[in-house]
Amino acid sequence: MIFIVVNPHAGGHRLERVAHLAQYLRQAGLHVEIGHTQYSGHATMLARMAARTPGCTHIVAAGGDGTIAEVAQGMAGADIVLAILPLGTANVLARELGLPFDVARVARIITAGGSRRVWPGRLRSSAGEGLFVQMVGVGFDAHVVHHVSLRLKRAVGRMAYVASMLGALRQYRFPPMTVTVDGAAYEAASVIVSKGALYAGKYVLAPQSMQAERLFSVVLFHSAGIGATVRAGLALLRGNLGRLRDVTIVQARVIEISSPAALPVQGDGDARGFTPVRIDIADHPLRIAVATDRSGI
Ligand SMILES: Nc1ncnc2c1ncn2[C@@H]1O[C@H](COP(=O)(O)OP(=O)(O)OP(=O)(O)O)[C@@H](O)[C@H]1O
Repeated sequence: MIFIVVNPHAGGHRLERVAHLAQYLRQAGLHVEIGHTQYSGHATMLARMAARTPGCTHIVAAGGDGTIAEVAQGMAGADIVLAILPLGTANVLARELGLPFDVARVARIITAGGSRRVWPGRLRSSAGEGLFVQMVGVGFDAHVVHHVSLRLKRAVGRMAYVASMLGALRQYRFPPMTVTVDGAAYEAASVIVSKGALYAGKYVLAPQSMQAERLFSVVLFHSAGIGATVRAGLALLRGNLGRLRDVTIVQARVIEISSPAALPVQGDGDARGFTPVRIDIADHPLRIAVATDRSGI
């Protein structure tokens, strides 16, 4: 049985793609069930229920990175493959793993049965504990996520983040934080802890993907203010963030972030409360459906 968890509010809207995927899978003789999320966090409940259903081999997350993270949480530790139908705004994990956006190819990957192992991150903040699959940000980018207009996001997709970023450049005061990276303390104005190399779609944040490792890339932004943030943004667009003198990139297993003021936190592009924060690797890896060399997809 294949269970498809659909976030009808994910950025891509193209819900007819879910019906097409179900059709392809049924034509291949598979039993398919579909559940639509009704509220934030519901994908975890649906995935947990599906994972307990005898005969369930795959759970498909039809949405963006936030939906994938919620599904991952619900199936944690189960011997089931997570497949991805990218329907989100940025779909960073799908790009990172080179997964297809084409529905027929997603169906072929599921029927071929191949998968690869990735290690999600675990985030603890004022909003509680949960998994993330791509990245966590504390400071400037989290402020942008906390203030993005959902109506605008639904209307214009990623441009809504640009609008929120322009507002943040004027409003955000860059309160300092202490980031403890495997025991070593750094002062920073902002930080992004990433499992992947990519950020906000296709932009290169970190030198390499850590998806297959029990490690994170920690990108520390030491300078505060508009000038430093614009410089970092331009370097991100050019893919050479690591060359900036006020940016440090290190690899780590456990990250703790504390600050005198409560600072905003985002995980996989969704607001996840405020500092203090602890980040480590999840207890269980995920198996993600991918094309293998032999499947010829
Ligand atoms: N029925 C719902 N109503 C409101 N929010 C929902 C509902 N279902 C899911 N959500 C929330 O929507 C959030 C955003 O979804 P998701 O990340 O899948 O899409 P996205 O933000 O457009 O894509 P991306 O993360 O790739 O940019 C999820 O974190 C989830 O909690």
